[in-house]
Amino acid sequence: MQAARSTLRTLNNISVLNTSPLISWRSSRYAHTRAHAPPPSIESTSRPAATASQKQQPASPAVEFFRHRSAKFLITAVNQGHYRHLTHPEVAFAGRSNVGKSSLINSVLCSQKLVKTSKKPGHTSALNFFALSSRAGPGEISIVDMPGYGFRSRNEWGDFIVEYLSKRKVLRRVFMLVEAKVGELKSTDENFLDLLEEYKVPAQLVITKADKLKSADTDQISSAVIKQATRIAPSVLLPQAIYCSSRTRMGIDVLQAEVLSVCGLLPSK
Ligand SMILES: Nc1nc2c(ncn2[C@@H]2O[C@H](COP(=O)(O)OP(=O)(O)OP(=O)(O)O)[C@@H](O)[C@H]2O)c(=O)[nH]1
Ligand SMILES: [Mg+2]
Repeated sequence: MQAARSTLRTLNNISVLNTSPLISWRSSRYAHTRAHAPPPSIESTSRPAATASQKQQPASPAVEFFRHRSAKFLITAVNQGHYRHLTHPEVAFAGRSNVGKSSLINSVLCSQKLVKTSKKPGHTSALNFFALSSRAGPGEISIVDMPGYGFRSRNEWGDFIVEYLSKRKVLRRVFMLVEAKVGELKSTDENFLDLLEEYKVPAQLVITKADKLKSADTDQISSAVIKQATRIAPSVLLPQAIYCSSRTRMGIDVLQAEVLSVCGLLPSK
């Protein structure tokens, strides 16, 4: 725990880019992840379908699921006591400040303004919990917007983030966001991956703001980032990244399906 805290405290201070060599994915390592974590879903498509054709196709079961649920803000938390009573399956969104976490959660929840976003990095400063629920029956999940690390992060955030990652039994997966244009992990990302690996928190990379990228570049960036991340968190990281844009909704349906799948709620086709 002490080591993890000091790892987290260094998140702000390192700016060297990583140039890690390729390490291949070994799915068998998932056997060592948290007992509460379900087997990984590795069927998600990392590449989104073309926007025009998406418009013509009927909505997927996951998209329909989110459309017919209501999303609401639950709590802002800075320690376990604040969220201990929330026991539904949970996913969290993490990443550097300004990478687009809050915007992405709005997109997933089909809500324009539920989660506050900002052009200024460091806007989200605590763990914010949101719920997706249905009046018609079961199917509630929690979604957590984590404070960004990197620019303008504060040291004291470390303890409660480590507490959250190390002890949160209902946490099914952390979606770790990396900005498409950046195209590689920063040292702050690597330090965060260290924590995920240390506490065996299942994780998946999400490449955000993909609207800023030429589609020809996406495969290259995805595999480079996955290789880099897998070297650091080989036992917890899924082998596929998801490309998303909150602006165009590219890949949001894929992400919604992943969220439902990992929470055990994917409607049968
Ligand atoms: N082009 C583009 N811009 C985006 C996208 N998603 C978010 N942004 C912009 O990026 C900025 C930061 O978005 P946020 O969602 O607040 O980012 P965050 O990661 O929650 O930031 P912190 O809470 O400060 O850590 C805002 O100006 C958004 O409008 C996207 O998909 N495409
Ligand atoms: Mg935010």
